[in-house]
Amino acid sequence: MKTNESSGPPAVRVQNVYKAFGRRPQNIVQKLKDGATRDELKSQGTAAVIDASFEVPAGEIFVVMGLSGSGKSTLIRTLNGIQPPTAGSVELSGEDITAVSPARLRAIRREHTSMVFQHFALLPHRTVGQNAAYALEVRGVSRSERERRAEEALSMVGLSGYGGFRPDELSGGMRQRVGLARALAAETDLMLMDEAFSALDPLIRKEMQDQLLELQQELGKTIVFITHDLNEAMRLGNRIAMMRDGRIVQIGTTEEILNDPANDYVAQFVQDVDRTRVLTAGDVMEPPVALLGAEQGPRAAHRLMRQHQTTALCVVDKGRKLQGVVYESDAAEGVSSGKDTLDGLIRPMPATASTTVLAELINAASEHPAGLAVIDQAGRLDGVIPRITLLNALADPTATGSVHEISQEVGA
Ligand SMILES: Nc1ncnc2c1ncn2[C@@H]1O[C@H](COP(=O)(O)OP(=O)(O)OP(=O)(O)O)[C@@H](O)[C@H]1O
Repeated sequence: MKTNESSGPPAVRVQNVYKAFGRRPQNIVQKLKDGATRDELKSQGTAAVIDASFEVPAGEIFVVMGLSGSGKSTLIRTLNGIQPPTAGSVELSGEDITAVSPARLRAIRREHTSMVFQHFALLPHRTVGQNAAYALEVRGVSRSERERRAEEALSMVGLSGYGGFRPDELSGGMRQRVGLARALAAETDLMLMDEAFSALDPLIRKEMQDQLLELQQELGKTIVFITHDLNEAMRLGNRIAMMRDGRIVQIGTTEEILNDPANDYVAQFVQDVDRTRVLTAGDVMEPPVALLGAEQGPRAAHRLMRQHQTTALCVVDKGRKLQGVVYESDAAEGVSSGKDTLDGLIRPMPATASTTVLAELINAASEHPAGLAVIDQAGRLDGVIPRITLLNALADPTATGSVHEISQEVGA
C-alpha cells in the first residue's frame, strides 16, 4: 500500500530541543546530556527545556501544560525562534528554523506564525482595527487590504463594528478577542497561544474556548496552546504534552492522560479532575437522536440522520430495547446496494446506566464515535451521550446538565 506521501511534513517537528539560561548554556546542555540533573546544575543557570521532542500535524491543537516554571513558555518561544534552542532542531513545515539566516527566520516568523498572549499585548494608542491589522502592517500589506482583512478577522471573533474603538474602551474578554483577531488576520498557518485565556473570568474563558474550537473547525489552523489548567487542556487539545521541570513527561490524548498517567506528577493533575467529578451519565444524557425499528430501511435511516444533522442513529426494537447503532456511511451503502432493512448494518453500541460516574465511561466512549447509550435496568434506551459531550463534561467539572426525558420518538 502506498504511504500518504502527499500529506507532507508535519506543521511542527521538534527534535531533542534544549534551552538553557546562564553564562554558558552549551555547558549546561552538555552536562545534562552526560547525565547531570537539573538541580545539580542550578548554580550554573536554568535548564528551562530539556530534550523535548514531538510533532504536531497540520490542523491539530497541541496543548502544552504543566506547573509554573516547568518550561512551557520557553518551549513555545523556541517554536518561532524568539528564543532559539541551545541544542536540537525545530522544523516548521519541514524547514529547520534553527539552521536558517536571521533574515529568513524573521520572514518565517512574520509569514507563518502568530502569537496570542495572556495579557493581550495590544497597542494602547491604536484603534482596535489598527491593532488587528498590525501584523499585516509589519509585513507591508497595503492599507486597504489590511483594513479588509482586519475587519474580516474582527467579525470572525464577534467584534464587527468595533474597529474604531480604542482598546481601553473594551472589556478584558473583548480585548482578548482583538488579540485573537490580530492572529487570525495575519493568516498564518501556525498559531502559538501562551496562556491566552488565563486572565479571563471563567464564563468568558469558556466562551473563548468554544470560539477557538469553532474557528479551528472552520480554518484548520495548527495551534500550540499553553495552559496550566487541565480542564482547558482537555477541552481544547487533540493531544496534550505534560511538562515537568523542563521535560515533557507524557504526550497523549485526553483519554490516554486520564487513563494511563505516565507518572505520579501526571496522576496528580488527573486526580484533581477525578476529585471534582460528581457528574453521572444521567446528568449529561441527551434524548436519543432518533429511534427506529430495524425493519425500517437504510433510506429512512439516512433521511432521519440528515433531518437531525447527525451521523449515527440508535436502533431499538418495539419494546424500546437497544439493538445498536447505525452509522451514516453504512446506511448510505445500504441505500446504494438496494437493501430493504437495516439487518446487517446495525453495529453494537456500548450502553451504560444513568448512574455510572462519568470518569468511568471514558474508555468505552473513546472507542465509539457515536458515544454511549444510556439504558434502564430492562435494557430500554433512555438516552445517549455523544462522545463529544462526554469529553466536554469530563473536561469541565463545573458543567451541569439535567436528565432528559425521552422526548423524541421519531418514526420513519
Ligand atoms: N530569559 C530567562 N532567563 C533566565 N531564566 C529564565 C528565562 N526565561 C525563563 N527562565 C527560567 O526557565 C524556567 C522555565 O520558565 P518558563 O517561563 O518557560 O516556565 P512556564 O512553565 O512557562 O512557567 P509560567 O507558567 O510561570 O510562565 C523557569 O525556572 C524560569 O525562571
